[in-house]
Amino acid sequence: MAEAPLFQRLCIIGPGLVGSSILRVARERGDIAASLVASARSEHTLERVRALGIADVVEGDAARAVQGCDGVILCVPVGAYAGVMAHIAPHLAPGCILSDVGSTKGSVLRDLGPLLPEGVHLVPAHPMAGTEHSGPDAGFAELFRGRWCIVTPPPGADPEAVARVRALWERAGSMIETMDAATHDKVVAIVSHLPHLIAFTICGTADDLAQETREAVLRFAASGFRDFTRIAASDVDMWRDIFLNNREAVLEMLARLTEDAQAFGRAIRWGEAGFIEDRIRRGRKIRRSLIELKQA
Ligand SMILES: NC(=O)c1ccc[n+]([C@@H]2O[C@H](COP(=O)([O-])OP(=O)(O)OC[C@H]3O[C@@H](n4cnc5c(N)ncnc54)[C@H](O)[C@@H]3O)[C@@H](O)[C@H]2O)c1
Ligand SMILES: O=C(O)C(=O)C[C@]1(C(=O)O)C=C[C@@H](O)C=C1
Repeated sequence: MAEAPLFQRLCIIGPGLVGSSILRVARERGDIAASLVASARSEHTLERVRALGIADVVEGDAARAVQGCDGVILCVPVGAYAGVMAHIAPHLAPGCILSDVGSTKGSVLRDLGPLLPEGVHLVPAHPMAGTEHSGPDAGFAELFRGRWCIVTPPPGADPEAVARVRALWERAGSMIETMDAATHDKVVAIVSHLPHLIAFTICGTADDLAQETREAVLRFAASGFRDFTRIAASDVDMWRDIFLNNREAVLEMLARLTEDAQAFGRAIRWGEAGFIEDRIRRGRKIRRSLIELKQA
């Protein structure tokens, strides 16, 4: 027998790639929410959500959308949180669980915490799943299957609210890890934010070179460079907001990477083959361990 829905009325604010994927999996399973509300700013997004048939209620005004909901998930770029929260806070029902999917977590406590009404439970989360595409048409119900979701409850968070958010992600197919916001921000700085910074940068560097030499350099990009370009094709607003809202951790990881890259350059200059081999071996080892982890 199917389990009872975790939420009676769940509102997704910002039904883009991630938000529409939550709506899809909730729609498909039926045990995440009895009723689904989607709220978006643009008429185009509202139209697409209606056409896709992934929400019971589609509402332009986020303040109206959250009324009567026992669950609300912010799925907008992290730089938009403070503005959206100021708009919806007075309309959140007592007992409601407010969660999100943002890629930075210290900023969520900073931007939502002070505006949180009495009796509303804040339980931030971050599904470690995505693609370079965005918007409601890019979502799919299987996005979270077999992927980690990091839950970052603030100190003193209501255990029942935390359990419901965890259950939502479990039902979406994810594996759950709980950590504090500061640890989360450091971890994702190295495994997600820095790789994107490198991808955006290498594309710019190659493009500059092509312009300087007036050569079609990129024509010769085989799979190595192409692998970088997939993530470099990601959304501008989302990534601007991530870098600006995880400034400290990204700068710390970038400083470490810069030191390590300089050491690599020095080894090349002085012909230190052993150092170079060691670096390559470490890369191969990490790749192998990730593949084994995936197969386990
Ligand atoms: N794309 C990924 O790989 C990924 C993975 C995990 C988490 N996230 C996080 O999830 C969130 C959403 O990302 P996405 O990839 O679904 O983005 P998306 O661009 O597909 O969707 C974002 C939605 O937010 C709306 N929006 C944008 N600015 C807004 C504003 N100022 N006010 C109100 N609504 C606004 C957009 O119209 C859209 O509906 C972000 O916080 C992102 O950091 C993204
Ligand atoms: O696969 C991709 O395209 C992603 O960039 C997904 C990715 C990641 O870096 O792993 C991007 C940002 C999110 O916060 C989580 C997941």
